[in-house]
Amino acid sequence: MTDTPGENPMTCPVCSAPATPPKCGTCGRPALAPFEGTDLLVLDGVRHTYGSGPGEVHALREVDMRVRRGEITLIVGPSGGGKTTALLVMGLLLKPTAGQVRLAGQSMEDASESERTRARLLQLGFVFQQFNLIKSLTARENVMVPMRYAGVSKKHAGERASEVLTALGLGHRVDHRPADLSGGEKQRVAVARALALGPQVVLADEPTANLDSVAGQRVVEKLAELASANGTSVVIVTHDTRLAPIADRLLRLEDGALVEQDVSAFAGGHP
Ligand SMILES: Nc1ncnc2c1ncn2[C@@H]1O[C@H](COP(=O)(O)OP(=O)(O)OP(=O)(O)O)[C@@H](O)[C@H]1O
Repeated sequence: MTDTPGENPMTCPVCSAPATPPKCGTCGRPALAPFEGTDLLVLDGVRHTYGSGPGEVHALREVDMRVRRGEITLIVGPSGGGKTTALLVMGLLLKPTAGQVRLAGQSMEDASESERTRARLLQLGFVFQQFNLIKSLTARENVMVPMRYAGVSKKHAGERASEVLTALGLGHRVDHRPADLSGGEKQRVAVARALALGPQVVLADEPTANLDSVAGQRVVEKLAELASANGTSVVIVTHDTRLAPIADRLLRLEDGALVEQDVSAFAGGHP
């Protein structure tokens, strides 16, 4: 995988300045060549098998999937159906046994580990069930971590963190540490961290599992709202079919096979 320098400057997702690869001259965020296509993340014929011989498990069987720009996709299905495995493959955390993964038009097949790490940092955002915040850091500092890691200046990272936290309704909590935040607030900090660098796709693994239904609904609605305002796609793995009304697409993974379902059939929240 290589970044071909684009001729046209893109708008920096962190500080909104015009940015030309290799990086934004204003805040320091690495700038990627613009991708004009619709299918931000593509899985083609993806299979994944754990183990071998009599103990082998076919977690994904010939999965084809397209994550389109700005869409919210929900992946549901029974326990053991392959949802986490699919999310790990989409997040470039697991190389599938067979098949292709393409992120913003780039095949990941021959990408080196450092190219995958860079793509994860700049092009993908992650939200986990357990929030995964650093306890000793404030909300703002937590959101700044990936930006600082990517090379964004401290000043711009701080400003951007405050901006995203405020957009998520946490403007009055930026200096609080995780221990002083509610579960829903912690998850909104995690959402802010996932969105701060302007990823193309956010991958969320059971983001409402540790929240009550009202807090969970609010977090996911906010995530969907901010993501679609920026053309960011969101993929949510969940058991919580009450989230179906915010989704553009509902996919069901059962025994490693993916089937598209009608979102409206779940509008009432029944599995
Ligand atoms: N590291 C592993 N080694 C061996 N088998 C695994 C491993 N991880 C998952 N599996 C198996 O792969 C299949 C798919 O698991 P996966 O965790 O992707 O399902 P899931 O739909 O996310 O389940 P859940 O809803 O319970 O989290 C299951 O049969 C599981 O036991």
